Amino acid sequence: MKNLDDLLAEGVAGRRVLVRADLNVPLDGETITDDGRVRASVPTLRRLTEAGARVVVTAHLGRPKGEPDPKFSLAPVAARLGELLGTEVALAADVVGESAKAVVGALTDGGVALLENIRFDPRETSKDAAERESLAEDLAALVGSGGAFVSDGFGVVHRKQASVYDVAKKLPHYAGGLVLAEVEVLRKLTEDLARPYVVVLGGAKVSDKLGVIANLLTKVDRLLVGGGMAYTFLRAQGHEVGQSLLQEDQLDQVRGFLAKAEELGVELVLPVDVLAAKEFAANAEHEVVPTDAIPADRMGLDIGPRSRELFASKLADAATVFWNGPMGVFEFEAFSGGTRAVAQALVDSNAFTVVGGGDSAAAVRQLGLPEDGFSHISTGGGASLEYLEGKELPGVTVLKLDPASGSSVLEG
Ligand SMILES: Nc1ncnc2c1ncn2[C@@H]1O[C@H](COP(=O)(O)OP(=O)(O)O)[C@@H](O)[C@H]1O
Ligand SMILES: O=C(OP(=O)(O)O)[C@H](O)COP(=O)(O)O
Repeated sequence: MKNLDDLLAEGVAGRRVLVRADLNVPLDGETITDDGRVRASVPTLRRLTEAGARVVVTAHLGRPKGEPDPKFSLAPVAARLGELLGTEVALAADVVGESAKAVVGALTDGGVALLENIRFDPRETSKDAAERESLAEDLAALVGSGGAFVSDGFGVVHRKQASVYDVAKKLPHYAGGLVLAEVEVLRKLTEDLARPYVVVLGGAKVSDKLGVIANLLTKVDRLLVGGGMAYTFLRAQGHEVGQSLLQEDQLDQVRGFLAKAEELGVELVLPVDVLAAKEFAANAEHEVVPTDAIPADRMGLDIGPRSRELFASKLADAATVFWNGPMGVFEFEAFSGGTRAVAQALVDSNAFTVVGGGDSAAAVRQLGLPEDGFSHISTGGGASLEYLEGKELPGVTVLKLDPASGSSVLEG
């Protein structure tokens, strides 16, 4: 697999280089509330611009429905990226259309352009390989002959999407510095692992991330489940969860996890109390209730005080910890205590600690915890989890393909 150093050694001055970055940052309106992913993308971009490349960045923001939607515009990101790079970043008004062609055509050596949210094009996330490939071809055409592709969006390498996976088959491809660095740290969690190994899961991408648990159970000593993820487990145990986040169609799967954990001797720890709120709002009226008494008209928006103590005690003797997903709706001060407690427990522990995920990393910073209190803060949540469960990451695997050998090796 070739990397950024190889590309720089070949020489990039005057060449157009397409970079897939993960710039999926949390926004409050048009204000970026945590720019961690933008900052993480800067070193690779700066190395390319300093070497005289004409850099075309492609990225997604949120999950728009395959059509332009101003709510998901990358405009705030273009502005922030420009500030960090100290140069103007021109934002194309479309993905691969006339505006993109014009903006890319106007690039001079060392310049940077950002294409509008790649998920505005329905081909990006299509299940149909031919559709994805047609977008990949359009992306490749933007950089033209002599162009190259640098994969640096670690947070999205678990997605088999056009700008992550298919485009690598259309251009000479290289792993960026961020992808390499992230994989290197996570490799430590799969080799030479110090035990007890504790994984903490939370967050809101429940259906996505439930899938990783079956494999994780064979690797961990203890699994702590909080956040929006917990309610499907609590329901599977027979508790009522009111209006809380619930993945009804995955209850059977979760019952299977409960049984498998017991069979494997993995300690599965769930919240024993939650903050039950009347509505999803910063100032929502709420109370602490045990998890076997969540009122029908309430939703659990954070783990409760007894759960915080329980989780902290289950982290205290860990030698290795991986944490993805906030324990509650930390964006609302009233529901940030559970996330703060888990983050603090990691800071206090002597374990090798890795936090992964856009929102989890943002939470650590927003709640004022010291970044150097963790061994590593990863830009990828789902990507890290899939790597840790032993799955291949399509956006990394495809980089191992020699462009000259054709695409058939990786079909399917
Ligand atoms: N109990 C809950 N109900 C609803 N949303 C929740 C709950 N707990 C956490 N969340 C939300 O989960 C989101 C983060 O989830 P996710 O994207 O899976 O994490 P990450 O980005 O770290 O991988 C946050 O915006 C947070 O508000
Ligand atoms: O935020 C992301 O993942 P994460 O929340 O698992 O860290 C990535 O940008 C991937 O986004 P996606 O889960 O909408 O494909």
